[in-house]
Amino acid sequence: MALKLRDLTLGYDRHPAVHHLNLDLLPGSLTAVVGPNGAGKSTLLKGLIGEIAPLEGRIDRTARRLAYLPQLSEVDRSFPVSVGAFVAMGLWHSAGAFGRISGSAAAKVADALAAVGLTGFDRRPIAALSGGQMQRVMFARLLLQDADLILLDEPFTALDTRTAGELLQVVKRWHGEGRTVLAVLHDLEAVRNHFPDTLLLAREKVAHGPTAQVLTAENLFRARQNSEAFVESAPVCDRVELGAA
Ligand SMILES: Nc1ncnc2c1ncn2[C@@H]1O[C@H](COP(=O)(O)OP(=O)(O)OP(=O)(O)O)[C@@H](O)[C@H]1O
Repeated sequence: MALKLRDLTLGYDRHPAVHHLNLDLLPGSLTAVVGPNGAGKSTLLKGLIGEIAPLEGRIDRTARRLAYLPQLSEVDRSFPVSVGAFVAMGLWHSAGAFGRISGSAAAKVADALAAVGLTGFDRRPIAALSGGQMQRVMFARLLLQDADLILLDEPFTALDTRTAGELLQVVKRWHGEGRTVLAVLHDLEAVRNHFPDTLLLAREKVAHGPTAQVLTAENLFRARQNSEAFVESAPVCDRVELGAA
């Protein structure tokens, strides 16, 4: 397994947002994470990268290297850094935090920018980019991270059709290279068309498996019901059972 979650509970200030999650992700799988607003999707990714510690349970991963794309709205674009320097941060695993950007690194940055359609943007400050251009830059940095487990939080939200389509091709390329990808998405049609597996989350796992078997009307109804039944102030072990509402 690339990733094994056992009885994982994640939350904030002891209030759980994701309850008792068991999940096995096969190496090389391409999985969408879907669910209503507040279902715990972003929380799950934050738990997987270690930004928040589990309240209960375990995360086991065999992946050597992890890469994470936060929601675009969470990225601070006021920081005075050029596109080239920002993308080069993806090479820290090989250069070290204070390593200089060598000639070969500069070539890798140029290749990554070309792969996302931003050739010639390397000297621009990131503050001078549109939202869609910034998302392309974030993908260029991910390309250089060379990760075997890639976590994406709403990678195509607020992008025009062309940008979303081109970045989807990058995701498919990672899948073709055997990397494990887990992406939070809201567009169920895109999920049905492009993601072989889906995790439907509504504070708990509603279903996980082949997308067509997960995204049934019944499962989507259960997800909505479970999400509405959730009590925001519930203590850690006061579990809201699926179907109990
Ligand atoms: N930093 C935080 N502090 C306290 N509670 C939080 C924090 N971040 C999220 N939450 C709460 O945790 C729950 C799950 O939020 P999360 O952002 O993981 O949901 P989501 O499924 O990603 O939602 P959306 O689709 O709206 O992005 C929500 O009730 C939210 O209010």
